[in-house]
Amino acid sequence: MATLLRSVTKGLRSQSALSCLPAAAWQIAQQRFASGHSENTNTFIREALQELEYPDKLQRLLLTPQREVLVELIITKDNGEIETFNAYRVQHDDSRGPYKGGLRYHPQVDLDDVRSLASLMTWKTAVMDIPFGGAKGGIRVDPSLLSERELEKLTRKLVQAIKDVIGPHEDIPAPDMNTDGRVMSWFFDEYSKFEGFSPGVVTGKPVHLHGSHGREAATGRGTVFATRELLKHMGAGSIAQKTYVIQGFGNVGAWAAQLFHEQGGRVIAVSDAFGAISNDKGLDIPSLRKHIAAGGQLHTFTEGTAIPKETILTVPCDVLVPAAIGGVITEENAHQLDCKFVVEAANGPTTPGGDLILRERDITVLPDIYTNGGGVTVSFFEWVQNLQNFRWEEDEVNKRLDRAMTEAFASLWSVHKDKRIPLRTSAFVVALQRVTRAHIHRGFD
Ligand SMILES: NC(=O)C1=CN([C@@H]2O[C@H](COP(=O)(O)OP(=O)(O)OC[C@H]3O[C@@H](n4cnc5c(N)ncnc54)[C@H](OP(=O)(O)O)[C@@H]3O)[C@@H](O)[C@H]2O)C=CC1
Ligand SMILES: O=C(O)CCC(=O)C(=O)O
Repeated sequence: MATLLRSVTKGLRSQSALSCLPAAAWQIAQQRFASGHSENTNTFIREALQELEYPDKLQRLLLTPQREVLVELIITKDNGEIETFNAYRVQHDDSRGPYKGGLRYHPQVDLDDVRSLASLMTWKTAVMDIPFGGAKGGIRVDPSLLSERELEKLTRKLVQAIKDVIGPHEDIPAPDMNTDGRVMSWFFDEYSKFEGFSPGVVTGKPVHLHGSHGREAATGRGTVFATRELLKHMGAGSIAQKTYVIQGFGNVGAWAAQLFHEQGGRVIAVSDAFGAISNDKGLDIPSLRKHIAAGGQLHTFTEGTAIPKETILTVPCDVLVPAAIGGVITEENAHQLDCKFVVEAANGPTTPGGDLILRERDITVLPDIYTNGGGVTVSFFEWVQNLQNFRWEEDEVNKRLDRAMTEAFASLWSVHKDKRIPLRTSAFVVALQRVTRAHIHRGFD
């Protein structure tokens, strides 16, 4: 262990300005045909590990999840039939604090997907410097095929199945795709039946039920703060001077669109799972949100032109914001992107092959583990408020979020400048150093 420690410490101190791009590019090229989300995530991590020169045993420790839970959930549907669903909770690393990460309800959820997302959470909480580790959970289900009552039953069954490995000081879930404050309320209620009143077991709850002001908008708001910092540091102007294209118009995409719009940015195209809409003059985002809230479909909004949803990533713009599913920017389509910046509000939207092409094309990518870190940051604020039984004003939450996004950007920008490596690798370097330091200081025995 002494040898391991010595070489790790050496790696931590190593600040040489390595111009590793050719080697890194080669390694990524080697991985081009790697399949699976977790292998994609690990490819990015390995590139940063190469910078840090960590020994193999430590690399394995950092890459491997600490616990993977697979459960089968059985519910009786409204029609009396029984149906089973696979659910997962992967706890990747808790060296810096309790495991933390969202719950996704989606038909494509599988163990490998959740494993990848759990790992991203470890690096995200470290980049944001909040005292949590990383986890993720999900149920393989198309929630649009279930009634509200069935969804509630499914959520309660999930809590019953995983209650022994979660808790306010163990593992704290939160919303992700197709889960929201309503799902978090059921989760909190079911857990409290077993363990007593426990609002801190889950974040992203409604404000009236121990949630935090600002959490619902936090990931989108954080994305806008992140974009502001990127543009400022690149000497590329302000939010107001730019055009935006956003894939995904759910919690994250719609809030990001709203806030870009409020700050004078021109959101010229958006999409969801069913369609896309564009308007070169800029979409009226508040009207679009009203149209959807009233039951309208995104692509039937009359103040824009419906376009094929497959074309959303190639619409010419300054800033492209993927805010939906993972693995959408690939080596097949990265050549066709027509933007200057990709701001990754979604988790894992770019594959290593796609990323390499964007680098070659000089398109700057602001990585997911920083860009969408506003959500978990305000989840941390919610958890703190729950532990203190206290409520902060929204203004205070937003100011603290702004500070967290600004400080996190500064830390990854400084590594980017020192080492002359891409922002994604810089973010992983910052995160790996913080997680490794925690492991070393806690000890391995
Ligand atoms: N919620 C949060 O706080 C955080 C979320 N994220 C990440 O942000 C991303 C979006 O999450 P969130 O907004 O919460 O999820 P939501 O479920 O609220 O919204 C997802 C959006 O993506 C759209 N979508 C789904 N599939 C596709 C597709 N194949 N092509 C285009 N659009 C599609 C959905 O369309 P439709 O409505 O038609 O189904 C919806 O508009 C995810 O990657 C998530 O992991 C990251 C950090 C925190
Ligand atoms: O708010 C949280 O705890 C986690 C949100 C999440 O799942 C994510 O950041 O990907």
